[in-house]
Parts: sequence; C-alpha cells; structure tokens
Amino acid sequence: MRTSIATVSLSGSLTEKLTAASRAGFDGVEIFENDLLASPLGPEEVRARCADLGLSIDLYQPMRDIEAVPAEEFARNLRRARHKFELMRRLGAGTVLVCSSVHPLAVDDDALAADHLRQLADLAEEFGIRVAYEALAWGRHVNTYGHAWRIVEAADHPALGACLDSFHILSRGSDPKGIADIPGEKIFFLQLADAPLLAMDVLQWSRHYRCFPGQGGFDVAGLVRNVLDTGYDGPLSLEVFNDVFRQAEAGPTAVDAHRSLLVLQETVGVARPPAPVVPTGVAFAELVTPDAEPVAAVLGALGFARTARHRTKPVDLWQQGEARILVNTSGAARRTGTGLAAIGLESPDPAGAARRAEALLAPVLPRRRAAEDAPLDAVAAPDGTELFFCATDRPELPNWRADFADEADGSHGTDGTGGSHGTGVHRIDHLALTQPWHHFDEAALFHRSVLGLHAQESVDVADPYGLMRSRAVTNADGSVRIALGVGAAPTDDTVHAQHIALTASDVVAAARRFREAGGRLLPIPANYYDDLAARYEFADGELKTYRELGILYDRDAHGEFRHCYTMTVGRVFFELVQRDGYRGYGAQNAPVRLAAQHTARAVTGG
Ligand SMILES: O=C(O)c1ccc(O)c(O)c1
Ligand SMILES: [Mg+2]
Repeated sequence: MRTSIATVSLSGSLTEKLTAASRAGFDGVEIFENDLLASPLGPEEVRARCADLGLSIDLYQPMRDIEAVPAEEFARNLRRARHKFELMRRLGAGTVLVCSSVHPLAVDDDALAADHLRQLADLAEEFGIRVAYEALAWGRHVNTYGHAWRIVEAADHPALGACLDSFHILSRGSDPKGIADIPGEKIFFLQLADAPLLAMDVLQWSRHYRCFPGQGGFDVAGLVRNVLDTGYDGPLSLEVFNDVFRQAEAGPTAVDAHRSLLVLQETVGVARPPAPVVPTGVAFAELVTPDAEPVAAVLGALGFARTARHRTKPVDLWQQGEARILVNTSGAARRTGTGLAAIGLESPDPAGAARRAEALLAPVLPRRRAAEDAPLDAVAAPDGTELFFCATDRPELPNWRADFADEADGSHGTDGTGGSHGTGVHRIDHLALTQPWHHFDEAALFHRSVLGLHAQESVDVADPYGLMRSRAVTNADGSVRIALGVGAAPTDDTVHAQHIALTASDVVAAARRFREAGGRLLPIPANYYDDLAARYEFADGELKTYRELGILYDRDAHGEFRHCYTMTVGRVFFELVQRDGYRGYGAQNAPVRLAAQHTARAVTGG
C-alpha cells in the first residue's frame, strides 16, 4: 500500500521534512498548513519540490471550524475556504481535511452541519478538490467517527467523504467494527497513530503523546483491518503529534515512522518482508577503548582470561564460560572513551537476518575487513550499537571465531574456564544500553521488528537527577536480553552508561573473588540493608555479607535475584547477577544503584 506522513510528525523546516520523508521511502505527504505558512517556498515551489522528491501531496490540512454555525459565520467560512482551495490548486493538493468543529458558535444540529458540508463540497468541486471530514475526539458536538459519517452520509455529496484517524477512534474506545458501515470509496483518507494508554485529557494526549504504530498500546492493526475490509485503497498515513519527535532529527524519525508502517502492513497481511530471524543467544559483547589496561584489569578480576587475539585487528577475546567479551583498541574509541560498541547475536540464519533488516530499513553496514576475515553482516541499532549476526563455531556459516588466533599458552590473566581463579561467571545475562533520549520508542520498535525480539512493558526508575525509563527486549527463552534505557534528558552518559550483566552461579563467591583479585565493587548505602531487613527475612549473616559486598536483593513471583555492580570504566560497568527463578532486572533496586553511582563518581571522579 502507499504510505504517507503528515509533515507535522517531523521536526525542521518544510524542506527538511520533505527530504526526510522522501529518503525514508514514503510515497507521499500530508502538508500541514502551519508548515507551509512558515516556509519561504511558495505553493508552486513546494509542489515542484515534492515532485522532485517523488512525493505525492495526499492531503492539505487542517481546515477547522466550518460547519453548523450561524449563517453570517458560515459565509465567512466559505470565503476562507475559497482562499484555501485556490492555494491547494497552486499546491496540487486534491484533498482537504476538515476537522469537526470546536467553535463556541457551533450548534448541535446534524442537518445544518450536513447542509454546510454539502455547500463546502460544492465549492471544493469547482476546484477539483475533495473534502474529508474528521471527527476530533474533542469535537464540540461531533466527536465520534460514526457521528461524522452520519453527517457525511446525510450531505450525500460526491466530493465529501470521511477521514478516519485511529487516535480519535481508539482514544475514545470507539469500536472500529462500525467502520464496516462506511463504503470504502467514501473513506477519503486514513490517518494512523498509536499512543501509550494514558488517563488524561484527550486533546493533550493527542497533541503530545501520539507515537508510531506498534510503539503504544492501541490495536492499530485491528482498526486497519476493518478499514481495508471496506475496500479502502488510499494511503496509510501517519499523523503523529509527539514532543520528542518534534525535537529529534527528522531523518531517523522518518525512518522509524516508515518502519512502523512496513511492520503494520506485515501484521495486517498486505506486505510480506523476509521473516524475522530471532537471535538464539549472545555470541559476544564488544567494548572499544583507547586503553586496554583498565578494562583488562576489571575483566581479569571478574575471572575472564584473554584467550585469543584477532588475526588482523587490535581486538582481544576475553572469555569465561560462554561469556565472551571483545576488547577493541582501534582508534574509534579515542573520541568516545570506553564504551560498548557492538553485540554479536547468535543467529540460526545470519543471511536471512540481514535480509530482514534491509527490508525494514536497517541497512547492512559497510565493513572494512581483511580478505581472510569472516564475511559477517552487521546493522546499526538506533543508538549506533552495531549488531552482528553470528554463527559461532558453525563451520558451514561465516564463523567470526575463526578470525581469532588462540593464545599459545592457553590464556592470559586468570583461568578463563571459571576454574580456580574464575568467578563462576558462565554467560552474559543481559546488556543494558542507554539510548539517546529521543530514540526510546524507536529502539523498542527496531529491536522488536528487525530482530523479532519481544518488547516488555517499560518501567520508570528514579535517578537522583531525573527519571530513567527502561524497557527490555528479549527472545522467548531469555538467552537474549537487552535492556533499553533512556535518561531524563540529555545528561552525562557516564552514569547512564552501558553495562554488561554476567550470570554467576553464586554471586557472593563471585563478588568475593572479584574483590580479592583487586576489583572494586560499587558501595551500597547501609540504609538500603536496613530496609531489606525490614522487608525480608534472611539466614544468619546473609544480610551482613550482602552489605559487605554491595550485593542487592529482590524477589518476584518466580523467585529471587541477587546482584552487584563494578565501578564504571569510561562509560561501561559490569553487573554480577544470580537468578533463582527471578525474571526481572532488579528495577526495584535501580534508584539505589543509580544514586550510589552518582556518589561514587563524586568521590572518585571516575
Ligand atoms: O489536534 C488537532 O488540531 C488536529 C488537527 C488535525 C488532525 O487530523 C487531527 O487529528 C488533530
Ligand atoms: Mg487526524
């Protein structure tokens, strides 16, 4: 199906919006009147620009407060409309959206409304223009799509039809099944938006919290199925008023938007991109750092050993059990400091995973590699993290592990097998990636749609300097868990850093060995343990041990969770976790951990 986006959904000048929409692959746009009024380009120039960019102008909007008003007011409205239709003729826009009136003079009189819209359609027809009437959820008298349709039906004019907007319909809890009563050819336009389920004034909800389909709580797909069943053959158009998208760079937002429509079309069965290839595990986490020593010291204390070196690049493989961490000292990190730059995902079909990514607007990254290096595909997540599709030790597929030469003496640092010096770490439990503040919704949609991961509910945790939002994306058996976090505002990432959580069979023993090997654990305030003592009963000495090692504790319906943190190196820290049935991420303890990290930074400056 054709896709379109309202220019109000994107940031920037009208020119920037049009360029972003075109580059993201949209077929057309809705020109939002304020964007045109603010543009130095005249209507004819906008028309030419859209033609150059391959964009149809599918709608001009909004035209407000037209119908069901006293005669002299309506006369003024027709005069206004004539001006707008003249403008639309210059612009080459064939359909105008008329919102149901919120005007104080509007009366609750369907016959009068129908008569006014009929007169408006007569005038529009002179310009070759169609009128799409939309029920605003907060319309003064007309605020449901069923009511708007009854008026359109009563007006009975070929140039008058309905505009359906998923937000106005679903926010009011209207049943989309009633759409079946509208002939497809009388649905002149379909606007789509999702939104988080909020209990608030519907106008504010609409103007600030709309998001792209799949990022909120509405059943947009269900509504679209009802519309398509009528035979509607117009575009799927996104109309999203969202405070974050208004500020974020238009390009990535437009890609996120178009991706949401590609996934929506797949969901309703009108598009069949390559099937998702769900990752089956974490092959490695890759850190970039300008100086390997501080990272090597922490990894060594955590019980990892440097077991191999890349044959052609300055990359070391550190391993313990099935947990693998690459340490890359190439130049990239000189600017950014130590950070988590890439994740290797075990894939049953790396090539198929890359095809899915490409189809959903996540192109395979160009990669500099030596001729003998395995031809690995990687795509960039919205936060820039490179995601590699791996087939570790599966010789029939490109095997990244073959690019590394095992260390001659078996290992450097401590025993890499978790033996006498290992800390009993055996796998990567999860990775926590801090998203740029404006990529939170985009990141969840990306990981869900491109990788086929399941997005869990988001949770808000209190950081001493703002609210952190976090949302986990996981595969079915939990062998891939990525916690996507976003800070309150563009704050110093050092605290809202990336972290690698490592599963240990005994977190107390692991923490003790880490500390004995010179590692520094994040100190946790004594008050936290006093609260734990009040909330739970522990074996003798157990709480004392947790206090001594900075171990945090939580329970859910499925079991217990014990975890502790290292100090931060650059923008990365590590977490040791012991899950005994527990399925969460310790969000209950996040405010204490975040505050402790702020304190640690203040004390150590690191
Ligand atoms: O909030 C508004 O004013 C507004 C304008 C045009 C629309 O299509 C809409 O759904 C809302
Ligand atoms: Mg709308």
